[in-house]
Amino acid sequence: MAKAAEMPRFKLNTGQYIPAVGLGTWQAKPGEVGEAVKYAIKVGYRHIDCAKAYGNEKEIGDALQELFKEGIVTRGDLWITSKLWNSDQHPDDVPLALAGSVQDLQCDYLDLYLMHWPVALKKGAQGTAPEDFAPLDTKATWQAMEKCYEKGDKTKAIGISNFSVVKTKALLSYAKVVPAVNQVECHPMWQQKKLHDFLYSQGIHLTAYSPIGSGGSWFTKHVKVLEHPVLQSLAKKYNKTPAQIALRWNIEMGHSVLPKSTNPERIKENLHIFDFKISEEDLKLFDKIEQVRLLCGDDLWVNDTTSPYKTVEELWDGEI
Ligand SMILES: NC(=O)C1=CN([C@@H]2O[C@H](COP(=O)(O)OP(=O)(O)OC[C@H]3O[C@@H](n4cnc5c(N)ncnc54)[C@H](OP(=O)(O)O)[C@@H]3O)[C@@H](O)[C@H]2O)C=CC1
Ligand SMILES: CCCCCC/C=C/C=O
Repeated sequence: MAKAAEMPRFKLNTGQYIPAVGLGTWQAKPGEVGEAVKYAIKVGYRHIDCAKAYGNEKEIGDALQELFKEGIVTRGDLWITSKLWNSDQHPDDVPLALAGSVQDLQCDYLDLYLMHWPVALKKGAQGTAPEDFAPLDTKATWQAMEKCYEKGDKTKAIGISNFSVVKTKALLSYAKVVPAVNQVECHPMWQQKKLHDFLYSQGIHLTAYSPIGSGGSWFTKHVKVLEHPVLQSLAKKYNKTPAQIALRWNIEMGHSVLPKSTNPERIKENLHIFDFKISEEDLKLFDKIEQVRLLCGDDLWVNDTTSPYKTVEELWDGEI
């Protein structure tokens, strides 16, 4: 069993250390997510990735409270991330949404609060139809995030998610607080080399979402990352699973990872990636893997009337 003390961490530009592995909670079902969080923390996870949009923060909060009451961990042992949903991007709504996530998660404060997408929806919007969109003002939203950070009581760090190089550069042109993290899709079949180089040149940490290729949903491409021959053959060579190879590749790149599972065996499996290293020679095999973005966002955030993005290329500034 991995001990929490053994969990490697990456240093952020705030001076804090983010645990290298966090439990993903998107699409973790009601009635399952709380058990998954409790099990994960008991076997050594110290980082939970949450979001208001996932609709399960309250159940995660109940699970955290149980762990605190049982004395399994204290709040200070954990790293909790949540995300500002697109319908809360108006500057007046940002502190309220942050306070709402802290309240649901019952955790006093967040370690990291991310702007979930460079997309604005109307307050209270439930969907992603053209009539749900609001004008995008990333500068105003980021400035409201900065105020929350400066206040310091509800979040210890702020960051972004799903920002391309171009969008990150634009934000840096006015940011007083450099984002600590950009959380983006990243796995052996979508390696984000250009974004990685830019973020690390600016001292921004990359956290990898969908690090084992995602369970998928209607708007996610169903490409089987774990079946790729490079992962299959390295799994045999290192006596690991393809998922562990995929996760370890991200760790070798300097990225924290957020594998989602509600299955106890897989939760444990996804943590056991620190007793081996992929050799320099074997890392070169990843250079030849064909690249496919799984979560393109075109079904969600692209429309030719109200969205600022008329094409998927505009959403990702050509990084597609
Ligand atoms: N900022 C953003 O916009 C986004 C953030 N995220 C975050 O990243 C997390 C992870 O991404 P996600 O898209 O969920 O996908 P993952 O890459 O984590 O894949 C999750 C899927 O893989 C299965 N799985 C888990 N472990 C293994 C294993 N060892 N072997 C085989 N299959 C496995 C899971 O099923 P099972 O549960 O049955 O094990 C699930 O179906 C999210 O949960 C969320 O927290 C994700 C997408 C977007
Ligand atoms: C209402 C949920 C929409 C999810 C949009 C895509 C984000 C995925 C994970 O963060």
